[in-house]
Amino acid sequence: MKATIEVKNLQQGYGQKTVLNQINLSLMPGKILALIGPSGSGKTTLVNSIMGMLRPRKGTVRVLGQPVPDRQLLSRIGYMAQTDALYQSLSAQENLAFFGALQGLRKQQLQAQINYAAKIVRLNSSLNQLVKNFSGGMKRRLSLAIALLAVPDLLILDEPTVGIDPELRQHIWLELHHLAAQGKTILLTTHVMEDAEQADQILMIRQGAVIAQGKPQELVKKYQVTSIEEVFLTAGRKQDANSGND
Ligand SMILES: Nc1ncnc2c1ncn2[C@@H]1O[C@H](COP(=O)(O)OP(=O)(O)OP(=O)(O)O)[C@@H](O)[C@H]1O
Repeated sequence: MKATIEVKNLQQGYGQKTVLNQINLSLMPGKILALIGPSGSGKTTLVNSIMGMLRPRKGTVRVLGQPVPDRQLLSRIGYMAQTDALYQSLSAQENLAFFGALQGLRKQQLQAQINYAAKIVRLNSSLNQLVKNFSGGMKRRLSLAIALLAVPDLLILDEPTVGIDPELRQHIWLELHHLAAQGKTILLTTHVMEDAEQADQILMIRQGAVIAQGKPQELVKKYQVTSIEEVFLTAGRKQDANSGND
């Protein structure tokens, strides 16, 4: 079986600045990867490289078997950005219909898919409200619903659980596991350690480099700690010691 995402020796940056170095990652179909790291560590840059929005400076990125950038791949990827790109003066229903049409959903499927996605994020009773009257968390949920609309082969979610209460988060995780069981591949970025613990695989980046990578239980065992948060802290201290930082 071919990996859905295959990143080899990726280096990425902006202008003179190198943001990511020597990133290697392989994610198989039906698996969920959590990408964690402090603010500014390069998570969004890695996501944008996988989406093909940034051309690799060095190394290669392949998604669904194709080297990126590749515009045609975009129709097979459901993407939820960190900042909500929603039409404020339209209702949730109208936003979903607009983005669903953009994703190529046909009229007959569109309403069924809108109902499916709205139900997952529990917005089905708010579909007719204008987005400008939504709370921050409701906007996040609507963005997630848009990413889920076309049930793509690959879902890329940049901080999907920000502003989402614990009960709904559990509900969303159930659906993500359900989608993975159907063979969909999911990559998400998060600052929430409980989210990372739910993933099949974790990639920890700090200062643009991978500091730890593997299954949550294996990482906890390897670092002889009791939580993913402690793995992160221990791996970060090791990185500092190796680079001569305090
Ligand atoms: N378009 C850009 N031009 C120049 N520098 C950028 C650009 N985008 C990001 N950076 C820089 O690259 C580094 C990594 O940013 P990135 O957004 O990938 O981090 P992140 O881990 O996603 O952070 P956060 O958790 O805060 O979203 C930061 O130092 C940031 O300032």
